[in-house]
Amino acid sequence: MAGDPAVRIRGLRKTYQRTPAVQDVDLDIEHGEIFALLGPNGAGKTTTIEILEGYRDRDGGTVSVLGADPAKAGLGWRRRIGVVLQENGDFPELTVGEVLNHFACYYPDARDPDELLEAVGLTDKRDSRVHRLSGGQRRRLDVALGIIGNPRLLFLDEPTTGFDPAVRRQFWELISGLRAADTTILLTTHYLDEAEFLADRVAVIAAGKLVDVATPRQLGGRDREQATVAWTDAEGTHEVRTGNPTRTVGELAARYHGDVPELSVRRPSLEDTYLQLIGGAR
Ligand SMILES: Nc1ncnc2c1ncn2[C@@H]1O[C@H](COP(=O)(O)OP(=O)(O)OP(=O)(O)O)[C@@H](O)[C@H]1O
Repeated sequence: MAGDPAVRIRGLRKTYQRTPAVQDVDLDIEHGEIFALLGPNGAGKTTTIEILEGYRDRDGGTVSVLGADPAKAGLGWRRRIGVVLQENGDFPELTVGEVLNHFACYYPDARDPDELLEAVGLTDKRDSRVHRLSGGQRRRLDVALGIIGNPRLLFLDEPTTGFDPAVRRQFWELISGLRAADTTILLTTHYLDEAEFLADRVAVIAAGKLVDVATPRQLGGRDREQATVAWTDAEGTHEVRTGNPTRTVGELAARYHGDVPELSVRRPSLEDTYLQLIGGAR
């Protein structure tokens, strides 16, 4: 429905045998947003995502994804969704080009396989068999398959695990490009720098419960935390906690007549805040 968010979750619950994996989660994800789900191993991220993808049943609550209940939605809905799972199917004997051409046939509005190869940096691997790809190259093929149908909503479950730093950067650029095309993206990641670079908003989930939802800058009240100004002189290292680091640095510059020795200004990183949030939840 017009005006509805891309994803609406209310009171979501899932229990495996006796293990409560997701407990009363409420969440909205807006159209065109890149949203990161963060949480420790076993927090319930994959369970939540698989329920949204229609691959897993829920025990309670309501879920709407692109206006439909994933438990009942049909093929037309599935064609508007792109999925990159933690582990994907195997096609060892096919070449990269063959796999992409094959999957392109499933979608009415598929992306051009050659352009897609270029976008994920696999053009020179078009004729390589899939089982000859490195781990990072295989992951890029997974991402290419996730976006080949021009999805309105893309799920990425730990997309850059095993990527080297340069390939991770390339991948981030690729995902940022999808944002420009107005694709809604829900990703899980254990890399806080990835969430900070990509996500408009992040949610922290721990032991199946939502702990906080905010922009990366505002998570856990991080933007209101005091800064620590530190410097080192002949007497040793000094630290001052302050709400106005600019003024403190100005005062120090006057005191030292210019250069403040080994000056640093630090605010809590996203990782500091995240660890605090999940520590509290435990
Ligand atoms: N098929 C299953 N049967 C029984 N328990 C399961 C099943 N799948 C997940 N669980 C349990 O549910 C909880 C949540 O698991 P889930 O895979 O959703 O976590 P996650 O946040 O995605 O973890 P990770 O970061 O390690 O991928 C865990 O305690 C896990 O052991």
